Order: sequence, then C-alpha cells, then structure tokens
Amino acid sequence: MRYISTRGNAPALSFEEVVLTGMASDGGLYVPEHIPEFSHDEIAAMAGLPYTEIAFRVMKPFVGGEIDDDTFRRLIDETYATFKHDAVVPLKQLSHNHYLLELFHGPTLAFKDVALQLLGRLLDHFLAKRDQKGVIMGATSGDTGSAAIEGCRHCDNLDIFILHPHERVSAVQRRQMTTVLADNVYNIAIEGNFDDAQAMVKASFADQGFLQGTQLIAVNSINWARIMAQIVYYVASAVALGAPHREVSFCVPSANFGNLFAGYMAKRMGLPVKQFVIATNANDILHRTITDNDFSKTELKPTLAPSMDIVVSSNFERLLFEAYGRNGKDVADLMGRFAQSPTSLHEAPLAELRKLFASHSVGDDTILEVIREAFEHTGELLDPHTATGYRAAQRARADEITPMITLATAHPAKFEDAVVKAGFEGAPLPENMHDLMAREERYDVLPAELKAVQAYVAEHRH
Ligand SMILES: Cc1ncc(COP(=O)(O)O)c(C=O)c1O
Ligand SMILES: N[C@@H](CCOP(=O)(O)O)C(=O)O
Repeated sequence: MRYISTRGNAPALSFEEVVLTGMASDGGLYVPEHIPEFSHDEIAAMAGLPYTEIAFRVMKPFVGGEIDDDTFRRLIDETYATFKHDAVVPLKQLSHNHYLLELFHGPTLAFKDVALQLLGRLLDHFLAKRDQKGVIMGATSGDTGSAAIEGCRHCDNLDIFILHPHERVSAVQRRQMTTVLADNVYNIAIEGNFDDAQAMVKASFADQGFLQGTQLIAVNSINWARIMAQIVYYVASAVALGAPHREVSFCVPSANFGNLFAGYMAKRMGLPVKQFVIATNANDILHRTITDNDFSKTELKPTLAPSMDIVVSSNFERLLFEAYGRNGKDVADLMGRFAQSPTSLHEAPLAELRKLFASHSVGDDTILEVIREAFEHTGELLDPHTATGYRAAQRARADEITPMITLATAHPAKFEDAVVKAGFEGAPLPENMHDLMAREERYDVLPAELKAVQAYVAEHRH
C-alpha cells in the first residue's frame, strides 16, 4: 500500500514511512492511494469475532505486508490487553434503536487510546528495526496528550513533547499528562488555544531544521495510523448489530474529525452505513459547513466539552479530498482560501457530502441538560462530549428504523466540572488513578511562539 497527499504534490510513502511522519511536504495529509474494500461475505464473517481479530482483518490491507502477520497480531493483542473491558469497546443499548459505543475503557479513559496505544507500539517496532531515534510533537486539547504519553513513554527511541493549551484542559486531563515523570516525556502548556498548539506542530513538520536530522513524528490524527486503528470499532459495532445484512448509522462528537473520518473510511471499505451525524459543541465549523456551506474560521470559544474546542479541523481535509474526487489541486486551492477565511465549498462536493452527513451543534446549557436527561432516561452518566452526540443523534438522525450508534468518546470522570455543574457529585476515577490529584506534576509554560517551542524541543531532546 502506498500513501499519497491530499494536496497532490508530495512524494508517495510506504506504510512504515507514513507512520513515522506527520504532514506531507506540500502541507497535505496522507491517505491510502487505493481504499481497500471488503465483500459482503468478508464483512459477514467478522460477526462474533474477538475485537483483536476484527482489528487484524480491517487493518491488514493498510499495512500491506510491511509487518509480518505474527508480529502484527502480537502488537494488536498487546494493545487491547491494556483495555479494562473484555469487549474492548462495549456497545450498550440506550433506548429503541439508539446505542452507545463505549470507547473509553483504555488506560487514559478516552477514545484516543484505541489508536494511540497501537501507534506507540508501531513506532517502537519501526524505530527499533531501523535503530533510529524519533521526536514526537503533539498538540492536545486534553485527551490525545495523555493517550500518546501512555502509548509512547516506554519507547527507548522516542522523546515526546506534548503541547496543551494552558488552563484550558480539565484538571484530570492535565494531571494525566503532567504526572508522568519519565525522562523522555515533556509537557508544554502553551499560552494560547488548541489551534495555536496544532498550528505550531504542523509548522514544525514544514521546517524540521531545528531537529538537525532527527525524525519528527506526529501522534495527532494527522498520522494515518490513528485513522486506521479507529476504523476497526465502526466495523466491530456495526457487525454486532447485524451488518452487512442491515444498515447502521453513527453519531460522532467531532472536532479534529479523525474519529468520523475513520467511520467514513469504514463505509468506503464496504460497511453499510446509512448516515453519519456530526455532533459539535459551540465551536461549530463542521456544522456550519454541512448546513450553511460556511467553511470559515471563527474565534475559538472555551466550552464545557474542552477536548472539542477546535476550529481548524485537520481531518476535514481528508474528507474534502474524497468529496473533490481526489483532486489534490482543488483541495490545495480550497485550503489556501480557508487559510484566508471566509470561504465555502463548491456546490457539487457539498451536495455529495449532504447525502451522507447531517450535523447538529450543542451549546453548554444543552450539554448540562443532556447529562441530566440521559441519566434519568438511561441510567448512564455521559461525559460532556458524548452528551453532544446524544443530543445530535436525537435531533439529526434520518430515521428511527436504522440503529443509531452514538460514540461515547470519554469517561465522565475526566470532566468533573461539567458533571458537577449538571448536578452530580462527580464520577469516581478508576482505582489505579485514585491518587492522581495528589501526584507530583511537571510541565513548563511557554508563549504560543513557534521559535520558543522549537528551541525548547531542540534543547531537551536526548
Ligand atoms: C472526548 C473527545 N470527544 C470528541 C473529540 C473529537 O474527536 P475528533 O477530533 O476525532 O473529531 C475529542 C478530540 O478531538 C475528544 O477528546
Ligand atoms: N481532542 C483532541 C485534539 C487533538 O485531536 P487528534 O485526534 O488530532 O489528536 C485531544 O483531546 O487532544
């Protein structure tokens, strides 16, 4: 399998190369040159299989023989052995034809673990094989950071630098990152927002001189391996509800769009998905684009669902590449106009997207209302991100006949602020984190200036 850039002007890469990088040199994101497809029978044969076996079958075409089957199976088994639930991503029925896919049973309690615990092992595998060192730079609005640190902290060949927006992540999220005192882990609190942090990470891929030849690696969903691993739970949950013999729909709390783009890939690979509902918080660029064709940046607003406080949604570019018929030049033009916002999509690709995607934006007051309402009706205490999904599924689903699967993207214990504001006492952290709030923290605060961040990375890496 080869990987090409969404902007059509960068060298094609192998799987190994794409895992060990981030942005393409033309500013685009890597996608597979061909999307593998499963037959009806191949999907049917996945029903009832353990999650790890589905993971192997779904991801193997993307790896394209670059890791031998036994090794790849071992990496998958080790990854999902870190999850606390035997089903890895259990599916719960909430009401008639509405299901919750719990993606937060991994070590850091958010859906990011599904891909990042595997990515850490893939990086370790490839870097050890090459006897090479790498530097990770990642931006986080709260969840990617801890999952990446957990996935990579044991890798001898990696230094990991995570940028989070200062005082804009929850206390639990911050401490999950800053209390890891390993020698190769660095947390940087940026005096800015997530978009500032993400922009600096992306800019560092374009200009890697500050690393003097050491490989720079992404752990954000700009890294293709993140998307690849997330495709699996769409397939696993859909077959559990009867696919390919019946269609399912998904509602996905969205921001950087890596989660939902993985679902879109599952559909392109043959999964019968009737509809995707995009749920956003008040940072609603994805909703505005789908409903009003307003693909324009606005000021980033802090919300009760802080992990979704993102305006520049990286992976939407991957969807645009598909909607624009894989025409890299059109995507490069569009993203150039987006950088100068305001802009809009061409009518034909937008019409294509609207056949499959609906959207709904959920403000803070509604998030609190939903947390209370969902608990009353279903007994489930939702985290504020999942709450956006719950409401969007109710408001924007195409019909009541097709099973709707709302993705539960984080555990409520990570967001005590919202849970308490909604009228609950809070949600207990798991036993292994009982002393999290008392552990020693280590992080540095830096201005949102690229040169300052790059100098910090250059100085601290081993
Ligand atoms: C808890 C949670 N929910 C939803 C999202 C949105 O996911 P995505 O960025 O893949 O759209 C994120 C992170 O972005 C998150 O951490
Ligand atoms: N919500 C994320 C933001 C980064 O998104 P990613 O999926 O591109 O890593 C977070 O919690 O950090």
